[in-house]
Amino acid sequence: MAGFRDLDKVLFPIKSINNVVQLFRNQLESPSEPDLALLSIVAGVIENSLTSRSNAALQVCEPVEQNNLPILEIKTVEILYDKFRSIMLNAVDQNKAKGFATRDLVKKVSDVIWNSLTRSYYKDRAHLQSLYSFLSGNKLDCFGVAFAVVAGCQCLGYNDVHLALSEDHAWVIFGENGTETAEVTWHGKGNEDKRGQEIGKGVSARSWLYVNNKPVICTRHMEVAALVSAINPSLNSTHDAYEVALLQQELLWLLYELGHLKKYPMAIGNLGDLEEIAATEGKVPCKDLFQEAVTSARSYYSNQHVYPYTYQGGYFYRNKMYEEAFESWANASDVIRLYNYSRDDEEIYKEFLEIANELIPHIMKIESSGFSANTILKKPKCFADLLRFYDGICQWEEGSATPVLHIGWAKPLVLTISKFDADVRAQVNIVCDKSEEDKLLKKNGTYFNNNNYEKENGSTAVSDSVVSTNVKNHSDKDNSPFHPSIEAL
Ligand SMILES: CC1(C)CN=C(N2CCN(c3ncnc4sc(CC(F)F)cc34)CC2)S1
Repeated sequence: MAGFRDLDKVLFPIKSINNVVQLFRNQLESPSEPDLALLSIVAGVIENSLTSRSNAALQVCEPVEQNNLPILEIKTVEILYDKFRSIMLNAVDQNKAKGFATRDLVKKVSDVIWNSLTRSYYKDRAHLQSLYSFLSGNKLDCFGVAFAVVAGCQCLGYNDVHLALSEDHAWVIFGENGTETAEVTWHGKGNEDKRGQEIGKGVSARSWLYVNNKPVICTRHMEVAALVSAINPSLNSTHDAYEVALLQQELLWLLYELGHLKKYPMAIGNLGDLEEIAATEGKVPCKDLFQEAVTSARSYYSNQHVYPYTYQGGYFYRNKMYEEAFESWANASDVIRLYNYSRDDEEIYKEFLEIANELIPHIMKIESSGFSANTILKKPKCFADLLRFYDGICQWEEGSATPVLHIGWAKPLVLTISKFDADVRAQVNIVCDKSEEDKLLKKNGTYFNNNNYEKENGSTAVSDSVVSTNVKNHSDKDNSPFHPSIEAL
């Protein structure tokens, strides 16, 4: 049974980031599982006290003393914690013998949360992810509702209910073998919620939103990682509250070192982003963290996730490592090519649109300004990776009910391709072998997951890339999971 125990209470009143880290460490290392409600309330109170408009001005101009937080009294936490427990215990009758959760129970808990929410509010606002937001303002975002359902079930003693996470949606798994699934929150704008239903087997299953049935299935400890990942340090559109970002970074390192991020690529990516901004002395460098996220997605999720490659590509782009960025983006495109684009996939559509129509054209502008010594415009591998990137988006569209490309994509594409001279382009061979099979797989709808990555030992995919290069001294450390058949001309 989780809970707010004496060894946690002695840490109060909490005055520093170190106190909060110690509380999370106590909970994560305790013989009983960590208490999601307690930790979400603590993180939420601190985040909101440091990012609310009332002291926003203060946070921006105030010099930061190391580790100082507004004092958090135990009473504040106890009142909120007891309020959450009483909402759950009153709403769900307890006389039933505990056992595994049922669909009715999960739906009931989801209804209790759902029906407590304010009628209408801006759902995409920041700081709506924690139980503090739920208990003090009756507002939650999409993720926050799913998290609150899992925390509520934990409160009621149903330890089989866990959070399932795709790259843009959240739901729950439950039951004796953890094989039951249920929608518990909404997704996107203007879509009817599907709460209570099991996760799509039909056409939605082929959309990126459900990551080809390879979601992150959380343990209790990974649910703590999800609430920490969801901490939002933003004060306004241009500034972050320094202490909130530092707290999130230290908690992610705690979870990383305890091994709870191994199967959670996005959390590793979040830590990489924070480390790129402010590296922590003596820790794994951010470049390696982004690679670890990629390796995790390949090892545990059959390389069906896109974000690890866009985290990595974004890092390379910001650090002017354009050849590497092209490779990461081409790898992202190799993931999306086997999905069908559906109306629920707007978030990843916007990601690819920004890469294709903003980031790549920006790189081409810089590289063709004539001042770059070893310009990518002379590198066949860069041209090959660009073709792989665009080809993946084209294949994503094939067989989808909704079109992806439109005339707005064509101009930047032509501009980009035309920057490579004929002699460079001639060194790239298009080898269409395995990908034909991919296309057939996708066409007749047999469920694709031919990019089988051996677990742990990191052996690579079975399918070859569509585009090969004849780069003579092809380095073995090539990051692409596909070993292009290298053809010397
Ligand atoms: C390369 C990027 C554009 C940078 N940030 C990205 N994020 C992707 C989403 N983020 C996440 N980080 C940790 N866990 C989760 S679970 C989830 C789906 C939601 F509905 F629950 C999203 C998400 C964090 C930020 S992808």
